[in-house]
Order: sequence, then structure tokens, then C-alpha cells
Amino acid sequence: MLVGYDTLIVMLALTGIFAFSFYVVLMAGQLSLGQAGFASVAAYTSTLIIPEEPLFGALSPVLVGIPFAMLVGALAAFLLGLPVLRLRGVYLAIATIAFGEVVRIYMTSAEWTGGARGLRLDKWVTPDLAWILLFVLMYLFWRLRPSRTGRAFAAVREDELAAGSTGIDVARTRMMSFMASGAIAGLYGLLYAYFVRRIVPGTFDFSMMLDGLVTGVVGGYLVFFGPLLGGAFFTLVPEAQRLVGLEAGWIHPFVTSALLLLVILFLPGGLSSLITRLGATRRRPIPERPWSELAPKLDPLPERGTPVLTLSGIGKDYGGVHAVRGVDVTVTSGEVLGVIGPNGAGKTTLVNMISGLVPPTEGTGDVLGIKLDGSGRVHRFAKAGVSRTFQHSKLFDRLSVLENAMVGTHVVTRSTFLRRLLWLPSARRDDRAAMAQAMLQIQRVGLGERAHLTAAELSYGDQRRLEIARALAAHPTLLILDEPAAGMNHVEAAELSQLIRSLADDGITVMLIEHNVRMVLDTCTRLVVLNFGEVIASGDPESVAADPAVIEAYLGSEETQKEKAHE
Ligand SMILES: Nc1ncnc2c1ncn2[C@@H]1O[C@H](COP(=O)(O)OP(=O)(O)OP(=O)(O)O)[C@@H](O)[C@H]1O
Repeated sequence: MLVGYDTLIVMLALTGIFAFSFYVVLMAGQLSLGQAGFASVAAYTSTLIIPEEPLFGALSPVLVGIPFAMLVGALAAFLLGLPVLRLRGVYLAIATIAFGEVVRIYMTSAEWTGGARGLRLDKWVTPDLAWILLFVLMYLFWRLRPSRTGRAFAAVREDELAAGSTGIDVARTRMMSFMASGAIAGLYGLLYAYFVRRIVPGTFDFSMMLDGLVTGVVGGYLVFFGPLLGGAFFTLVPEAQRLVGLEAGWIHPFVTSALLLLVILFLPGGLSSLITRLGATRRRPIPERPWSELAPKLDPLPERGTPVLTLSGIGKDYGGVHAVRGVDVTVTSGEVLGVIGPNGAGKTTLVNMISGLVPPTEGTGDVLGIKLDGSGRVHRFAKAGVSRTFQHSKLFDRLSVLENAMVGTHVVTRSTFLRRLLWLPSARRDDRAAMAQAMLQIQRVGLGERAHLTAAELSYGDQRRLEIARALAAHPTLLILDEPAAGMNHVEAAELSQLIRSLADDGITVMLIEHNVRMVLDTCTRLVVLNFGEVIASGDPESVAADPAVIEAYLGSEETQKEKAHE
């Protein structure tokens, strides 16, 4: 067992560093547990290149190993990530644990690793080195969180589907967090080995992984100093127990576990959430600034009348259920196209195909230059100019209204993380431009006063409005609204109708799915009616509303029409 204050001080830093390798995946919502494996691979391979003598006669030779171990850890994570990052949740956890076990078994049986007896090393890790590295990591994560990349991580954690629809490359973001986790775990493995002066396969086992996970979760993964708090908890609680004589037998694990349980049960965001909660009570509305001047310069929208969407015989089959069949539709710029039809008519499936969420099983289509052949991933549709809202709001609940809309600016802003590390003024300008673009849209939907609240704190109607603001923040050419007025009263629906018309006046093409017939008739320039997946009528709102086939299939009797109009 390690004793002495030097040891305690170094272990505090090392535990914090290891917790960061969990933090970075949890931050992106991934339950990945291969860190002990990455640490092991990196530590063992580093021993092959680290010289035995000090560098230039004075510097710790571990300095050579640091970039090497991080590279090896990241590479191992990349290679493992290629097959396993298709998995999510508990399946990802199992696959990554299995990787750790495979590494351990290999290291035990290989000759170059010294087998089960391991290798003896020199002690090259000092408290200064460990703490400097921990502070470097804290700095990186402090600068990452409010950057465009940090928001992408948070968005992927909160809702992958919505993140993809705002133009974030979800697969890439997950891989980035996975590789960063591998790099940090590699760093930890190296430092640990050269601190305890020994490397044996048993060190990097399941319990190391579990300790790291607990430290990451207890510290919390929403704020950059979470791992430090987690590390302190994990290292100091046993130490405090030792000091007060609670060390013997079962008392030690019992007290530690009870404290852990308390943190996990009553502080789901970890210890760091205590501090953010204090901050939350001090949140104030965002002060007014000249947002239009600060906003980014955006490309003009296509000329009125330019084709935006062309569908030809498009259809989607769900194992025998023809959700959509043989739909031919052309939409041109500046139109407000209403898509109506009874429940289950295929409206959502149709817009899911247009926004790249599901590939069609028949027909061809083109939306803003992207072919609907199943090859384009969701974020590409967003990049091309397709933005959408969902039938059931998909907001990033734990992010603020402003942050939600800022995620929406992903496709019209540039990455700022690396420039933020260097405090470059251009990064500040770009971040401010993203904020301005987001605030303008938030104000446009009438949420300016509530920009500082979290999305979860909003009323249902406001959440629907926020989803529209987030979609607008991407400066879309085609805006798809899936039942945006659901749950709104007729005054709110009328306001929404006015907003949609003003968006069309600005040149945005809108596709509106809505059950509120009055609103559809008031808002749209053209209607398409679906029934059992097929188009049964299309044309200007008045003639469609008068079409007997439509009345029969959807609008029903006059009484039902009135009811629907008041929904
Ligand atoms: N993922 C899926 N798997 C199997 N069937 C599906 C799936 N998604 C939709 N369907 C089926 O496809 C048909 C069309 O559904 P869709 O949700 O597109 O209709 P909708 O017009 O949007 O309905 P609503 O107005 O109730 O939202 C329905 O019969 C539905 O059950």
C-alpha cells in the first residue's frame, strides 16, 4: 500500500487525470469502459521507448513517453471504436469491458511484458509533473465546454437524433470523445506505472475501471472541475477514515460505499453540480446587445421559385406496412407547403425521409442537392440547409434556451476550440456571432426574456417555440415543422401562423405538418394531402379543402371540421 503525503498528493492528481478519461466520454453521453485497457496498452508500449536516463541529464524521461502514451491510447481507442461505436448504452459498456479483459489476458501471457510478474521501472513521476498535467487537462476542458465542439458533445449526450438534425456529425463526435478518452487513459497508465515503479497486468483490471468510473460519476461530468472533485473524494475519504481510525475490516469499504451511494442518489450531476446549482440561482436574463450587428454574415437564400425539393415516386415500407407510397412532390423556394392527412397517413415518415432520418425504400428524390438514396447521413442534410422540428419536442433539456439555439448555429459557425485555447480574438468574435445568431432567433419566437432558463424549465408551448428557434438558428433554406402547434391554444397558433408567414416572406421554404386545419388553411400557399401513405390531393388550400376525396378521408363532416379548426 502506498503511504506518505507525497504519495497522497500524486495519487490525488493521478486519480483526477484518470477521471477525465471517463469525463470526456460521459460528457458526450457514452458509457465507455475500456479505459483500463487503453491505460495498459499505452503504459506497456511506453516502457519500450522511454530511456532509462534523465533527458539532457536532468529532465524526467517520462516526458518522452507522455505524447507517445497519449497517441497509443488514442490509436487503440480509434481501432476499438471502429467496430464498437455502433453500439450504445450498456452494449457499448460490455464491449469495452471485454476489450479491457482481452488486453489484461494478453499482457499476462506475453513475454515482452514480463508476464504476470510484470516489469520494474524507475520512479519518474513527481508531484509537480502530475499536478501540472492535471491542470493542463482542466484548462483544456474549461475552454472546451463553451466552445462549438463542447456544445456538440453536450448535444450528442442529450439527444443524438436532434444533434444530428442540427448538423452535428454524431459518429465523429462520439469517436472524438472516445479517442480523447483513450489518450487521457494512456497518459494515466504511463504516469501510474512510473509512479508506483512497477507495471503488472493485474493493475489495469476491472476494479481500476470501476474506480475510474465511480470517480468520474461522483465528481460529475457537466463541469470541468468534476474530475478533480471526484479524485479528491476518492483519494481523501479513505485517508480521512484512516486518520479517524475507521480503517479496519469492513468499515472502510462500507463508509466509502455509503458516501458514494449518497452522492449518486442525491446528486445525480455529481459533486460539481453542487457548485453549478449555486450558480443557477444567480442566473439572470441575457442583457440586450446589438445582436443584428454581431450576427455572422450568412449566405443569401435561393431565389424565389428555385426548386428546393423534388420527390419522384418516393416510398417507405416498414416490413409490409406501406408508410409512404409513390409520392411525387416538387417544392420551390419561398413556398409554405402544408402536409395534412389523418393519423398514420405517413406525414412524419415523409419528412423523416426528406431530412435524412430514414432512407426511402422506393423512388428517387433530391433535397438541396442531396440525393435521397440512403447514402447521406443526417448531418449532411442539415449542412445542405434542411432544418426541422420534431412531433415530440427533442430539446437538449439540461442546456439553457440560449445554448439550445447556439447548438442550432452549428452549420453556420466555425469551430472555436483550438483558437479558444490560445485566447485568439477571432474565437471570441465567432463565439459572439453564434450567440447573436441564436439570440436573434430566440427573440423572433418570443423567448428573449427566457434565454437564460434551461429548456426543461420552459412551458410546453415555449419548448415548441424554442425548437423552432433552434431550427432557424441554422439559417435553413428548407424548414420542416412537424405539428408545431400541437398543444398550443388558438391565440398561440395564430401567432405561430404569423411567424411562419413572415419566415416565408424572408425567403425560407416551409413544410408544415399540422392537424390544426384552420391554421394550415391560413398559413400555407399549397397543400398536399396524404392518406394511407399516398397523395390523394394537392393544390391551393381552398380547392383542396373543397375536394370531396379530402373531406371524406380527412376533414370529415362539417362538424368535425369545426372541431378540428378549434383544436
Ligand atoms: N419505425 C417504424 N416502424 C414500423 N412502422 C412505422 C414506423 N414509423 C411509422 N410506421 C408506420 O407508418 C405509418 C405512417 O406513420 P407516420 O408516423 O408517418 O404517420 P403520420 O401521418 O405522421 O401520423 P401522425 O399524424 O399520427 O403523426 C403508420 O402506420 C405507422 O405505424
